[in-house]
Amino acid sequence: MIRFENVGMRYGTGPEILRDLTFTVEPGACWFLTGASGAGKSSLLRLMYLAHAPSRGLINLFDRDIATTPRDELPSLRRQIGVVFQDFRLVPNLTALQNVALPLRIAGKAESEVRQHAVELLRWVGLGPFVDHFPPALSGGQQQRVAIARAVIAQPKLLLADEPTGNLDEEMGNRLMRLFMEMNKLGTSIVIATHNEGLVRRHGGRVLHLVDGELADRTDHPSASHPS
Ligand SMILES: Nc1ncnc2c1ncn2[C@@H]1O[C@H](COP(=O)(O)OP(=O)(O)OP(=O)(O)O)[C@@H](O)[C@H]1O
Repeated sequence: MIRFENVGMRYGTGPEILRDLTFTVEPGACWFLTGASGAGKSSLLRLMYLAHAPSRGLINLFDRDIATTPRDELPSLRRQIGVVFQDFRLVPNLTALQNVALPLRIAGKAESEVRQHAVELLRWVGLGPFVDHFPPALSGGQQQRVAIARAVIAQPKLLLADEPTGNLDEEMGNRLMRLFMEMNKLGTSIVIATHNEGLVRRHGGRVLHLVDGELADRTDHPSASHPS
């Protein structure tokens, strides 16, 4: 699914903020990406969703070497990835419903199907009354749920989530983690960046731990005990 070999990354002409990253995320995997603030979690996700090129090393995504893939083929790879951004990145002049519907519209789904599916998903994340609200009129936690719904609606092959439960109360956080785990069972590979050690302990799985831009430790936690 994703293979990194000796990958480094820098912003502009600055120093490398990620160094010597070598790992493979297998299809169907569910990984947590942990590390202190500034360790490089968001930057590593940026490499994974092709928003930034590595300064060295090899990145292989969906069996394609990114360095040799023609630029005009990258958007189709990118469309197979759902991303929950730390800062949500909702389109401010589209309603919650229109934001969530975007990936299905881009995929060319029929309009009736798009609307029904988007409304169902927004209801499921507790935003039924807010479908026609614009993001600036939503709370941080509500915006985060819209962002999650948008990332999952097209059932991507790979879901990358940056602190996806950071603005949610525990009950809603658990509900959305259950959604991720259900998607994972249906075949979506997932990488979740988080500071939340409790979340990692509760859900188990593989941990990729970054310290100052380097891979420090990878642990297999005991099998998941999902919250009820
Ligand atoms: N756009 C940027 N330009 C220059 N340096 C950046 C940029 N974004 C991040 N950095 C630097 O890269 C390093 C890693 O940052 P990153 O945001 O990836 O860490 P993080 O682990 O996600 O942190 P947090 O948990 O606080 O979100 C930091 O030293 C940060 O200052």
